Amino acid sequence: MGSESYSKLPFLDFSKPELTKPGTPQWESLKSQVRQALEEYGCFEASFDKISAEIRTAVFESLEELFDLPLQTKLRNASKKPFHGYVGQYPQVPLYESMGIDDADTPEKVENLTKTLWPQGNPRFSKTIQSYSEQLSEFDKMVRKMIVESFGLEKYMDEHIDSTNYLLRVMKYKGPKTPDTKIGLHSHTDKNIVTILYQNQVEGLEVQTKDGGWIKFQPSPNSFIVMIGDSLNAWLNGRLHSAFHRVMMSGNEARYSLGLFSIPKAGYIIKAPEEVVDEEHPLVFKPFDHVEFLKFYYSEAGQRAPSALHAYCGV
Ligand SMILES: O=C(O)CCC(=O)C(=O)O
Ligand SMILES: [Fe+2]
Repeated sequence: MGSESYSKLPFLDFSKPELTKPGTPQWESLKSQVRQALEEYGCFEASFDKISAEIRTAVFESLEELFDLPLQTKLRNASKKPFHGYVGQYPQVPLYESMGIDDADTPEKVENLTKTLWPQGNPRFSKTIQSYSEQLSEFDKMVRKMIVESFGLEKYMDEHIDSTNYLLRVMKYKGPKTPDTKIGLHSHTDKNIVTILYQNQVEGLEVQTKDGGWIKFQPSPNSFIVMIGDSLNAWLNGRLHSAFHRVMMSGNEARYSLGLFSIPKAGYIIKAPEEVVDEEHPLVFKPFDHVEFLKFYYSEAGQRAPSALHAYCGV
């Protein structure tokens, strides 16, 4: 297949007021569109209007302020977990920098990080990041409720939602300032449950289709990308699709993006419920602990494998 495709990702409208009530015809219709999009593309573009324009604008001002801090200050946000602290200055991805904020929906946690970066305080930063994360986590739960319902797994709903934490990772990709396109972030699948991406007006995100083409995402201020990760796909016995995606940069302008990642808690064993395993759908993945899976993913063997998940726990 060619390396480029001009098709678009499925677009789903979550800004209808009826959607606050599960069970309405609108809910049911959107639920089946979510299922279809995730089976075919592993992601979709969503319009979601519960985050005010003020917060959305403030988020990008906060990101600029954060990445403009001296490197020594950014490095103070260290984490033992890969990609949970400050990441940057990697020769393989020289345009890329990111900062992880664990439990970004919890005020005290965000406040702690803020104090690490700005000892004198920065209430606007804390408030913006925490409100954004909390409001978007409601959207994550809504989408996951639809997915769980669509597989008839309602009895696992509370366990499923309670088994995850939220990591907000904020990213900056410098413009390469060259005539040709440069890599921003290498192609990968996400390893978590659900990722919700949001970004400024600078293009760069590309999603691979099942036939190998790349869809270039054209951002708009009201649009979020909802994408599933390998752990959710494993829990659903491989019944959805987790998409490879990458960031390709061109031009002079910096791209700022945010990903809200729902991540399985340490020690929680991801095991496909019996309802999604049958003769037509034999078990694809053995039960696993997400933290152990990540250790494998970041090992040499994990980095080499075309699918780290299959290599780690494929049946
Ligand atoms: O910057 C983006 O839009 C994508 C980031 C991404 O794929 C990731 O952090 O896993
Ligand atoms: Fe990703």
